[in-house]
Amino acid sequence: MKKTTVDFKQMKENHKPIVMVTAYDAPAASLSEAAGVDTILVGDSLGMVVLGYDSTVPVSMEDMIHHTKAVKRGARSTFIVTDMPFMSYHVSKMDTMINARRIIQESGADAVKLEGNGEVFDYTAALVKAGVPVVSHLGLTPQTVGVSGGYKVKGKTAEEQKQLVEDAGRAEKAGACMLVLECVPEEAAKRIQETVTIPVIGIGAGRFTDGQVLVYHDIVGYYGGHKPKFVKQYTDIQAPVQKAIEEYANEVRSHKFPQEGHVFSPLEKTEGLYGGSK
Ligand SMILES: Nc1nc(=O)c2c([nH]1)NC[C@@H]1CN(c3ccc(C(=O)N[C@@H](CCC(=O)O)C(=O)O)cc3)CN21
Ligand SMILES: CC(C)C(=O)C(=O)O
Ligand SMILES: [Mg+2]
Repeated sequence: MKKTTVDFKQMKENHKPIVMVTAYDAPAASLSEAAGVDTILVGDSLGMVVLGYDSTVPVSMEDMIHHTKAVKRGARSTFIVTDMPFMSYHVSKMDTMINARRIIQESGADAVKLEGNGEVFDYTAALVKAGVPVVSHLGLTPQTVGVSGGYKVKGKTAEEQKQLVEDAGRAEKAGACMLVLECVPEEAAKRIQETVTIPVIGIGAGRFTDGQVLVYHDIVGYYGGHKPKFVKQYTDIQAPVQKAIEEYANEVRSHKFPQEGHVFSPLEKTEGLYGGSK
């Protein structure tokens, strides 16, 4: 059964860790659902991980819709959160509502995730009022890397920590159903986890959050880019995949592939190219 926002809140209350993983396509979604994760995030990290951009900034609404639809087809029974891409929730409240509608109604996501504070909380409140579940994303917010000057840990100073705790409270007050906290010191994450009643999902936020999220390709070792300190890679599929492609290439070049078992028999014996019986 697909979980609901109420289930996630209960998991927090019952101290049951919430497992979130990103997925960008149907097979990754299907494997994640089969593995029994609680929720899937169609993160705008897909821009870096599968589209080859060097940040999440170029990711478009069309990209997020396209990938959300694929994830939905692969995981029909899992709660799907989709990132609203850069500049899709900043221009105006109306623009935000229209873009969220496309992600929820057109693509089939169960919730949208919005990075940042300030006005974003007003838009969050408007979305929630309209019935759209919203996940808030605080701490390191990759979409604003252009103004913050890099992927840095947030909440290292007392002042930054105070701001984070306040913002977490504002996110809750705006009606967010969950909070993703990225790259903050463990003590700050713990304080926030204790302060708000909504589930806090950490990435690089230590051991005391209500759940964890990691990027699918980081878990399985299928991303060649920078590996942040908080990543634990559970397997490495890059090397065996490359080896398989090399073997295939070698076998084509040395006429070892295809062999008899991969070849169709003459047409008169199989009664047509597709083996039909007409
Ligand atoms: N593959 C992948 N995994 C991710 O977790 C991820 C993405 N891509 N793309 C979108 C954002 C960007 N993320 C990042 C990227 C880099 C750092 C990073 O370099 N962090 C430094 C900390 C620097 C400091 O100490 O202030 C690190 O060493 O981990 C962190 C998060 C997390 N997200
Ligand atoms: C890293 C997670 C939280 C995210 O926002 C993404 O994958 O885009
Ligand atoms: Mg994101």
